[in-house]
Amino acid sequence: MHGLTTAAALVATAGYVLAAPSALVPRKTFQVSQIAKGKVFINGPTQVVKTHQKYAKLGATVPSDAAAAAAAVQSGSVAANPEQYDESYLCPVSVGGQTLNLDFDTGSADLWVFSTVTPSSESTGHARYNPATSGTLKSGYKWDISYGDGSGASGTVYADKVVVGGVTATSQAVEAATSVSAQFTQDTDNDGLLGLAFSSINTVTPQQQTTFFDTVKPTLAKPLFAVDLKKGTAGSYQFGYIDSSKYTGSITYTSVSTANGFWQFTAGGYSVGTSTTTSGSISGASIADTGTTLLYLPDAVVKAYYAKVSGAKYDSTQGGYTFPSSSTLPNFNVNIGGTVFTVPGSYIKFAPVSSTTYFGGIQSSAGIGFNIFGDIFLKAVYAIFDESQSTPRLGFAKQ
Ligand SMILES: O=C(c1ccc(-c2ccco2)nc1O)N(Cc1ccccn1)C1CC1
Repeated sequence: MHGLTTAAALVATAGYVLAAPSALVPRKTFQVSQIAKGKVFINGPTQVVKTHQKYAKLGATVPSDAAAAAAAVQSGSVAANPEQYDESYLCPVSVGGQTLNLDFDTGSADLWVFSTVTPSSESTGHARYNPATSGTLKSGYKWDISYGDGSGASGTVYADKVVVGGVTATSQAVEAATSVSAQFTQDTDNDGLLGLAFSSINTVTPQQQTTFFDTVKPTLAKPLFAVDLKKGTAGSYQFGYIDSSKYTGSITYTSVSTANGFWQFTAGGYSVGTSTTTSGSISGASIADTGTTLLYLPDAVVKAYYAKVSGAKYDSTQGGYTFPSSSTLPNFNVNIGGTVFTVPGSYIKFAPVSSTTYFGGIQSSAGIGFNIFGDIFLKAVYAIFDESQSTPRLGFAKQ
């Protein structure tokens, strides 16, 4: 974890003593340097390569290990393609050289895929990972996950190469499904999930495995990823860098609790409509979850929102708030970290459930245990999942 608890970080650098203008006597030195808590860490390999390049005129050659290590400083971007109604977003990932479209999920921590070990009755229409090509079985390892919507999957575990937007994990735990629930079988756009929550909730036994992000984090230019989801068109995820062209204004950061394994934060005041002076406040813990479609908020907030939509009602047969197809929905404004972010009403007019009725993008979090800032919110912002500080933090900016 980049959030080292000690202020000191052992920085191993290849020190060079300039014995004579044309000779460099390479020898490894180790130094322990105190880094003030909360400072961003330097990248050793990059410093070494810069030193060599500086002395190149003296005949210095970059030693292969430093060059290799420097080359390991990686970053990249991958498209996030929406399903119909932005139900979820799928990203192309190379798993053992095979391209699968995966649902990147900051609400879970397992990378699992449809595979040749998934019964064909459950995997027809899906791209399937074949571990025989380049996978190494982790003998005796199993996984089993169940999601909040009642879906789930389970299976066995391999180690294989996984590439996301050019960022490479040479040996990533790839969880091959031997069983998947009907919801996954039916969604043939989805070939599996890539979890981006904290590895503390990874379900693999007997040894928990790291997420793709945790696996590549030490090699990333910056230990962070950023999320740019969009309404009705392709967005993207960046690993290792923030793309300043994807947001306007400044990024507002807010602290994260990792206690439950989620990117959990505290939201503040909210308002409905065009007034950005917030009225009530959003009680309880909230999580940023790219794997959840909607925005789940406390009952009181949801009631206050739909009170402004004529004809809106809680429809128990649909399992949530619905309103007439002719409705124009008000904006939803929420204060996070001191900045008010606006979700346009058009984003909350989520999807038709009949010719006359729409299902709302804001629903109640009652019974879940926390509020979920899912895709309805995330497509209104540029979100930074940042582990560059002493503790993880979330950043939000307007897009
Ligand atoms: O679906 C999940 C979810 C993700 C991962 C895990 C899990 C179990 C074991 C490891 O991870 N369990 C979940 O339930 N939602 C969203 C959600 C939606 C509705 C109700 C409850 N939740 C988690 C992120 C909050």
